[in-house]
Amino acid sequence: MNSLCRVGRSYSASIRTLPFLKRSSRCFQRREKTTCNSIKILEAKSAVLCTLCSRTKSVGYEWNPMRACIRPYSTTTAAEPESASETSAEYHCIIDDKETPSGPEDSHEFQAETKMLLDIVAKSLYSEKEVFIRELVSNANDAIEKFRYLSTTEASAFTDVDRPLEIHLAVNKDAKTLTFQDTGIGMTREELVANLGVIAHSGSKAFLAELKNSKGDPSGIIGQFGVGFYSAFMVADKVTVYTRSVKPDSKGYIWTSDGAGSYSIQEGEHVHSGTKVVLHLKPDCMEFCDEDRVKGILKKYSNFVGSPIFLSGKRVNTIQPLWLMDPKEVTPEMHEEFYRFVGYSYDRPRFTLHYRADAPINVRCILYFPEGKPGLFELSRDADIGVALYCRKVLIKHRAESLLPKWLRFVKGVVDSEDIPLNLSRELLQDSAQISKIRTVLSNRVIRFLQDRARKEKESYEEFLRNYGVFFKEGILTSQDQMEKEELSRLLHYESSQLPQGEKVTLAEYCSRMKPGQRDIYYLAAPSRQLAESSPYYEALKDRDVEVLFCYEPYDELVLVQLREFDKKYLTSVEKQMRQEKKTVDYDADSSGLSKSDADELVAWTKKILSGKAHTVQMTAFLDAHPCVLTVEEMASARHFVRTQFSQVPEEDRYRLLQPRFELNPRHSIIVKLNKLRTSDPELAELVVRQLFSNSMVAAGLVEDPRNALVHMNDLLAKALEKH
Ligand SMILES: Nc1ncnc2c1ncn2[C@@H]1O[C@H](COP(=O)(O)OP(=O)(O)OP(=O)(O)O)[C@@H](O)[C@H]1O
Repeated sequence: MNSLCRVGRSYSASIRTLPFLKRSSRCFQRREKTTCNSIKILEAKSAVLCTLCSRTKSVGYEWNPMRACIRPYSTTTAAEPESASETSAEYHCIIDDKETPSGPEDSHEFQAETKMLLDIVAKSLYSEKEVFIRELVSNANDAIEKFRYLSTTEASAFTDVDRPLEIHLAVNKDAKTLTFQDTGIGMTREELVANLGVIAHSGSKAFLAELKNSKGDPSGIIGQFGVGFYSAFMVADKVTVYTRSVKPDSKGYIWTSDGAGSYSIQEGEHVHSGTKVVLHLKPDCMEFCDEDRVKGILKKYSNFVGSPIFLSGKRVNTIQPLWLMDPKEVTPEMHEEFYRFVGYSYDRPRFTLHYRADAPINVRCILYFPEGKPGLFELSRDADIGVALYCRKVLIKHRAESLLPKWLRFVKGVVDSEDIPLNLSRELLQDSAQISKIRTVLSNRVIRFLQDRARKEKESYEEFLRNYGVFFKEGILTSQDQMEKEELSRLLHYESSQLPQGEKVTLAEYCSRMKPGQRDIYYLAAPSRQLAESSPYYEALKDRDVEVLFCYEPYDELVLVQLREFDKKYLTSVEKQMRQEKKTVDYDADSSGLSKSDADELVAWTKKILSGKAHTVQMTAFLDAHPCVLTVEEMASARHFVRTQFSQVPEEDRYRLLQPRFELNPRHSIIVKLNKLRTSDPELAELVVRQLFSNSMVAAGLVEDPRNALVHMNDLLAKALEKH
């Protein structure tokens, strides 16, 4: 039943009886009279079902309020795609060439601004000439929508109300023409003069304004604007418009212009109500009388236009604008097909966000989160956003870069907003307040949606995160807004020292089990779980039994540094904690360790040996199994610096920049022996301390190439083995 009851943009599954129809009506399908009792209406607007015919379920019917009758309903039905393809197979064309001029021909001059626009449009090299098809189709669709609206709201009767509401295109290679014909509202003589002779329209005005800014050179900006009807002159050296208004007693008119400065209007016989625009193509624009080329352009820009579009008698726009449908009525199969269509993808959507909002801005959208891995190209920040911007089903921009933040470039889909002007230019797109509202609304919604998926589809989300987590990290690194960063960080998961390997925790979960009084979230960056657990830094905190997050990905720690806080708790690396916390060494506690005076002497000697490398040398009470450890201020940034820029820094400057603090464990056997060696075999002692320092630099992740740490290893071994 649902498939039979959709008209224009109003669609609902609920059907109810129309209470105010107390007249009898005629059913077109069965040619029978039907009464109000047998008519049901959708949303009390214009769509009705004739219960006589609905039994056949073959065609939809809509209520014609002007005539109190039912007519076949021909707009693509939302839940019945097969009916659209059935129609597409049938030949159906309303274009004929029966119009003949009658009466005198009036010549008119275009308004000065229009002349200027026409001149630019006609002479300029326009890289995207094809958009004229989008412009003329959307004019035709607007005319149909106007008619549909007026026929349901205005009491006055119109002519030809029973004809199907359609857009037809026809190519004619012999005549070198491309024709557009619609069954919309049409134009009276006055409207022809006012609408086609004068620029009063947003897109064209914005174009001229931008032209002034670009100091008269249109080449950079033409192509970024839809200049509406006038775009026809990019490809045509003569345009003829046949039009007849649906207002009662309207005459037919023929409007002709070569776009050079004037146009003529003449009355015409056999002009159908609605508008027909015939483009006499320029010699270098013959591609636009090639049916396949025109079909390709229609598919690209106008596939979702609400009115049926026919090209040379065959239906073209059979894909439905799913984003305007009720989410409950879109099946996973429909989503899959649509995802492949809009995303140029071969995988399937892992998650689908079908979202509609009216405030703070009108948005209808479907966003798909891919199941497959991101391609190399998508990983690059230069890749475009994968979402297209539509306005009332007409494509405005394929990859609308300002529509979503850059870190969401892997998302595929469609966003439609009635609040966006159809002719918004690319530059204006970036600066537009509406677009930035949409961006804010959508990015907040996406984050909430993914947080939901993390809770409700745990396994699938984990897999998704493995592939796409890098984009969220990029979002945190690039966002200027702490709130947004924190919301985004909720999407990330980390292993934890208190969970078995493989199990993950979120920052929110970590916070929920923090000990009373704990104000920091501790983390440790390491290449693997094993290295994290055996790290000297982790050892320093282990005694305190606090949970530590382990992060293994190269950018994890930078992300956490950039995040700074989460839920009013500081994000602190265990290295930083170790560097900041004070713990006095108790030299008397362990008799096998160094005495205070030995420790002081060893520190002084080590300082001398490592002069120019270690900025500070001291004893530490934090270590147990490790002989020494090295810290620098802001370890994460230092590591990033080493990774990305160290190769350009001369050796002698590196330690000056890092200012390492080298800490020795006075209870460790190597350190105790080193102290003895210092007097018994100073040469070997020097090699040992240098190696310990190199090892600590590697363990701290501060050596760009660990092979550098092996340089003196063989000297050390040779010296150590001398006596054996
Ligand atoms: N097929 C048509 N049927 C009826 N009226 C039309 C048709 N095409 C154009 N018009 C009239 O001509 C006017 C000018 O069209 P044009 O495409 O230049 O601008 P627009 O569509 O109004 O505005 P925009 O700048 O947003 O494109 C339209 O507003 C409409 O009134």
